[in-house]
Amino acid sequence: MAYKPEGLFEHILIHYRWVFVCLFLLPASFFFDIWLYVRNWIVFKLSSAPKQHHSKVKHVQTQVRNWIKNGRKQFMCTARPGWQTVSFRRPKYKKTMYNVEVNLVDVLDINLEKKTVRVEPLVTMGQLTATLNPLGWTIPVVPELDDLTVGGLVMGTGIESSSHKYGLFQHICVSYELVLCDGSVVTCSTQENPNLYYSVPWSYGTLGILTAVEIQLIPAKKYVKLTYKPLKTLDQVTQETESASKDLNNEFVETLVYSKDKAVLMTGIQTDQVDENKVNAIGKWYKPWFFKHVEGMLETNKTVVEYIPLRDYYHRHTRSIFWELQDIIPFGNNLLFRFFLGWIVPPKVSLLKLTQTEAVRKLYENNHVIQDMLVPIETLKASIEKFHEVLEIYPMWICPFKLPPNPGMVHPPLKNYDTDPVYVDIGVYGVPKAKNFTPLGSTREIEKYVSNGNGFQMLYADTYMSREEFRRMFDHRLYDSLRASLGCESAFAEVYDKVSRAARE
Ligand SMILES: Cc1cc2nc3c(=O)[nH]c(=O)nc-3n(C[C@H](O)[C@H](O)[C@H](O)COP(=O)(O)OP(=O)(O)OC[C@H]3O[C@@H](n4cnc5c(N)ncnc54)[C@H](O)[C@@H]3O)c2cc1C
Ligand SMILES: NC(=O)C1=CN([C@@H]2O[C@H](COP(=O)(O)OP(=O)(O)OC[C@H]3O[C@@H](n4cnc5c(N)ncnc54)[C@H](OP(=O)(O)O)[C@@H]3O)[C@@H](O)[C@H]2O)C=CC1
Ligand SMILES: CC(C)=CCC[C@@H](C)[C@H]1CC[C@H]2C3=C(CC[C@]12C)[C@@]1(C)CC[C@H](O)C[C@@H]1CC3
Repeated sequence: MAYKPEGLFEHILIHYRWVFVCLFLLPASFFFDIWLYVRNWIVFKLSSAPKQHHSKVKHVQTQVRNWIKNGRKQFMCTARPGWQTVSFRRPKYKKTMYNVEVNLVDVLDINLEKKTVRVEPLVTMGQLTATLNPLGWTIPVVPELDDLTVGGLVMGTGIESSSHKYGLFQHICVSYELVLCDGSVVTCSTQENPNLYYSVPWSYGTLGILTAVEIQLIPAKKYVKLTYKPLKTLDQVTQETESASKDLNNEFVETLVYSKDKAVLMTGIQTDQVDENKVNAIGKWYKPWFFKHVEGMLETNKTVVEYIPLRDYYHRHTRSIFWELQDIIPFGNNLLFRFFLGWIVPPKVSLLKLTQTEAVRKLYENNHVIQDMLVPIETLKASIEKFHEVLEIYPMWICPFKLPPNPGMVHPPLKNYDTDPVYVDIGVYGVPKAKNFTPLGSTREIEKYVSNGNGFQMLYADTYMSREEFRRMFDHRLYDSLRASLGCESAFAEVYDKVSRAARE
């Protein structure tokens, strides 16, 4: 069901959004990045970040204590404006809740003995890889959009092509520091306050305000040796993806599906030894968008190996915002555009959100799907078929991950397994081609399918589930008891009330 613009102005806003994006948003994004860069450079040069952490946490505590003094009238949330976040919609609750400023943006400490890095919650993935990689270190799971923050990835979730080996973003976090709703500061880990530690992921800021996270470090090499393998049947797609994800010699596994029976499987390892003829710096401004480059592998019909600089690999989907930019700047992958303007791309997701008009919002509401569903890998074939039948959106992002049976909101059905179960994230971002697509009906159908198959929905996107369905999908037992014992019930909304479609503009 195609969305019909109402009148000429709406038509222009939708079909010529690229004019506004190219003339205003791209330069604005560029200057915004420069401002961030200069600010961080100064902070780094003054080495002031670690010293100021304590007083910044005190500021958070003072705000929580003021909220207590004033009679705990509203629920609390962070003061980060909705437009700045990578989550799909803007939250309505920011206008009505008590906003706690969490101005914590710095990398605090790299501990090479413990092999951990301690960071504040607003540190972004781009900032973290820029800090760590030149020092020869990295974190095991680097969700690929530059602007994703550590806080958002901990409180929501994060996934990457290394997740089949290391798990979700929460599984590489060693400890969290939080300000609770009584104004106290606590640290939690598997050893210290374990119930809190296991309940923080997927809690969307409803147990406390996160002020620092300690994350595992692993050595970084300069390149990723990436092997592209074209796959030509659905059976091949599912079998090869499953066996690649169970082979832990692969550090990276990702499949891009281009139609029901055409896909490219990518497996990678980090390396310092390269064949110079096969180096491809895919992050350079004039290079083709990554998903288009990968699609080209289908034509070669043979296995291809490339050496990609590590940061270029990590942020491979940043320049084209996966494949979302093709709907905003249709000629963005054209050679001339890349050559002259590629260096200024992409527009920042936050600025796209800030300047999104009602017409564009409606367009995305009615004729565009952005969803990630996490399902057991054994159901991959049936799931691709279901997604094809109900949505038919390509490319489809397939990213396997291991899901240990830990306590908390998201875990596999049993308590014990010989090896951690493998799940797979199916990401669909784009315009559905399925004949009977309706925004509400089709999303509901997929949600039910995923829930019945012991799967999970990522919550940065729209969820249309009812509260009961939501509670059936996500295990609330530990979360509920912790909220009761910490006094959160009158301090923070429930997760459902922050993520459901009704809570977002
Ligand atoms: C030893 C060391 C300690 C450091 N300590 C701190 C610290 O305490 N606090 C701190 O904030 N930074 C710290 N930094 C990070 C420093 O700010 C970055 O290395 C620098 O800003 C990025 O330069 P680049 O040319 O490598 O990144 P580029 O390659 O130019 O960046 C590529 C992308 O990453 C993103 N990006 C890069 N850097 C940042 C950033 N700083 N903020 C937001 N996005 C970014 C950009 O969006 C850009 O798209 C430290 C770095 C080192 C080496
Ligand atoms: N590859 C991947 O894994 C990708 C993941 N995503 C998703 O994007 C989201 C992250 O986006 P981002 O812009 O970084 O985060 P957001 O600002 O969207 O934050 C997500 C949630 O985390 C809470 N939160 C963030 N910081 C704190 C804090 N310091 N204390 C308490 N609560 C906090 C927010 O609470 P509040 O509402 O109170 O502000 C919000 O509910 C995640 O949901 C993630 O799953 C998106 C794209 C790719
Ligand atoms: C890899 C995983 C797990 C998720 C990737 C999701 C992203 C592709 C989306 C997350 C937020 C989305 C937004 C948009 C595109 C797709 C995402 C980046 C827009 C930029 C699309 C244009 C709209 O006007 C604004 C959207 C903001 C969020």
